[in-house]
Amino acid sequence: MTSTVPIILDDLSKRYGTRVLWQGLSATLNPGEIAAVTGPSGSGKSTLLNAIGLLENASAGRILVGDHDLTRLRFGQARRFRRDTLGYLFQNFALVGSATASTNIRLGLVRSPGRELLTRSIGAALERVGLAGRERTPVFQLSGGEQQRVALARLIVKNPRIILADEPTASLDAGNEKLVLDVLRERTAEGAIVLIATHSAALAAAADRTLTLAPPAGISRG
Ligand SMILES: Nc1ncnc2c1ncn2[C@@H]1O[C@H](COP(=O)(O)OP(=O)(O)OP(=O)(O)O)[C@@H](O)[C@H]1O
Repeated sequence: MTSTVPIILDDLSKRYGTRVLWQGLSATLNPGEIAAVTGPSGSGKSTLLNAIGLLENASAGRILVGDHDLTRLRFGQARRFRRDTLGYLFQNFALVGSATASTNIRLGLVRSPGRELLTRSIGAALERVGLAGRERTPVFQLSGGEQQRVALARLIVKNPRIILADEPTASLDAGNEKLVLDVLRERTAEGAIVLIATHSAALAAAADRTLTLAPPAGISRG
């Protein structure tokens, strides 16, 4: 799915009680762009991804995507937006361990493109991530790095307009870190917007831009 609209963060803030994580965050993230979200541990990188990913509320400000302000979606709208537009690549993979690789990939889909086409695209995606022929393997039988690659294959098949990747390479070797970055690049070439929360200098350097969260409440942009 090609994205034509940016994500606009408009004067966004997050606080827990009296503690300000970030405030006055404004930025425009364009289709085709990878943005690295950086900052020290505890600066709120995951929280920012979760706010954009509708997993957590911002305290103030707006997150605009086309006609939607994500901070104001009702339950049903949020569910549809998550299903239709968002893709997640999190450190804990968010996979169902007892289900096969193929089932996990299918679970992320809005609608099936038809059984034959779906089987082919799952096969191609698994091949792209170096897991050719592993469709029927239960995820719990895969290593951590292999599970992360199943999550990557799921993103390829879903092809979401917005991808939120939280420390997507934290437990991977250099070869697989490159694979993740290459696949995310392929997604942006299709028009996706990718946000990566990371401590990896290599990942941040490979991004098109950087949002640096600098506590106690400052933000710098590169
Ligand atoms: N529900 C909550 N209530 C209160 N504080 C919270 C809650 N969730 C997260 N925090 C705090 O918000 C801060 C930011 O957490 P977050 O995970 O977003 O940081 P991060 O920059 O991603 O950190 P790291 O690099 O260590 O993963 C942390 O200090 C955390 O303890």
